[in-house]
Order: sequence, then C-alpha cells, then structure tokens
Amino acid sequence: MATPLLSVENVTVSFEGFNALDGISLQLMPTSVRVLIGPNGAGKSTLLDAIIGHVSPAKGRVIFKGEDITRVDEYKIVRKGICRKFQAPGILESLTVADNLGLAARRHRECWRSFGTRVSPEVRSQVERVLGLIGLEEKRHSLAAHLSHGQKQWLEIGMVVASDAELLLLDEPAAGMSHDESSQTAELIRSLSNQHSILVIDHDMTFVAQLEAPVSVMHMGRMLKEGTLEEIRNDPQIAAVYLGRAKEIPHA
Ligand SMILES: Nc1ncnc2c1ncn2[C@@H]1O[C@H](COP(=O)(O)OP(=O)(O)OP(=O)(O)O)[C@@H](O)[C@H]1O
Repeated sequence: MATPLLSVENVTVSFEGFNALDGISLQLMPTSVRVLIGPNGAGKSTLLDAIIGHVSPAKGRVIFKGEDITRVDEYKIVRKGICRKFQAPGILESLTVADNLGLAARRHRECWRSFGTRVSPEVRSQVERVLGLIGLEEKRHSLAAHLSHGQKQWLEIGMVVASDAELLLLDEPAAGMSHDESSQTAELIRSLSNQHSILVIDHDMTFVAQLEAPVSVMHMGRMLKEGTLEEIRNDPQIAAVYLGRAKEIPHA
C-alpha cells in the first residue's frame, strides 16, 4: 500500500484548557485532493495551523514524508514542502505577475545573497510553467494590483506552486469569486493534483462538489466522518451538526 504524504495522528491543540483539536487524525496520499468542511469553530483552521507548525500540539504527531514534523519550526516546514495559502491574497501588488511568481520560485532555489542579481534559467522556466498552469500568460507583465479578484487568487495559488511545495493548504480559495471563476479554480486545483497533494477548506458546497474529491467533516475539534460528498450529504448525523443546512449540499 502507498505511504501517505501526510499523517495527522491523534493531534490535540489546546488554548487555555479548551481543546480546539481533540485527538484528530487525517491522512493524505500523494497527488490527491481532500476537502475539509465543518461548522464555524470546528477547528479546520487550527488543523492547518498544526500541520504547518503555527501552533504546537499538546498531544499527537504530524508526519510529512515519513518525518515527524510536530515540533519543527514553521519556516523549516515550509522548506520541507508544505505551503499555505490564506483566504486574503498575499501577493505583492506593486510587482508584475511574473515577478511575484519569480520571487516565490527564488525563495526556494536561490539563497538570499543572490537576490537582485539575474534570474536563473531554472527560475525563468518555473515561472513560465506556472503562468501556463494558472492561465495568466497574457498577464505576465501586468502589475498584480491590476488583476481581478479571481486572478489574484490564482496568482497566489501559482506562488504556492512555484515554491515547489508538495502539499498545498488552501483556505477558501474561491471565496468572493464569481460562479465562473469558482469553476475555473476547481479545475485548476484538480489539475494541480497531478503533481501535488492539496488540502482545501471550504464552506461553498457547489465549489466542493466541483472539486470531485473525498470530504472530511470536522466538528468540535474531531473528525466526524470522511467519505464522498454524496455519503456526507446523506448522513443524518452530519445533517444534525449543520442543523439542517446539509440539505443544501448539492448532489456530486
Ligand atoms: N489563538 C486562539 N486562542 C484561543 N482560541 C482559539 C484560537 N484559535 C482558535 N481558537 C478557537 O478554536 C476553535 C476552532 O477555531 P478554528 O478557527 O480552527 O475553527 P474553524 O473550523 O476554522 O472555523 P471557521 O469556519 O469559522 O473559520 C474556535 O472555538 C476558536 O474560537
């Protein structure tokens, strides 16, 4: 059987005695997409924080590529190949699209001493590859400030990809997008799963259905259920957790 890229094993995270994560476990295989849903306060963001080393678990382990990273510093975890994209784009608006991607690629390939010198052919080809993936070739010389909201989100996903991360953590990547942009984002994430593993938090069930991926449902810091969107949708326990709102989950 294939080895998981990521294993979260019985992780507990406490804030002043309150368990935001309460012995949660999750596995993610290489080149796969997983969607994380759950009501507000379920612990979804805290789980991403625990994976990336932003909070330190009181109990349990996080294993990435067979290595225990539970208490490794956040910046070292990023270098090991996990990268997180927050809901608000973190791009540099005064730089061009290509320069934003170049920065992300260089962070991992070249030491900071070489910053400001010529861009290496390796970085240049990485920028071209990612521009193609995110569909922004035509915008390569545009300032990031001039992009639409959806394009800014795609640029930031591109920056995560340019950094060579193997595991991408995406927090509501389609938030605030039009229906078309949202569909394109789902398509982009599906295509990225050829080379990456992607853990996506989202509340928008139309978007979740478009990802065509297994869904993990969190509730009160625990994993309530994992399955297809259809299985999740038909589970009465989950309907109760969402106080009836699970009926809004569309058929996959
Ligand atoms: N730094 C913190 N200090 C204290 N409590 C926190 C902290 N971070 C999160 N919590 C609490 O932990 C619980 C889980 O929060 P978390 O943000 O992980 O939930 P979530 O599922 O991401 O919710 P949402 O969908 O609203 O973003 C909440 O009750 C929250 O108030």
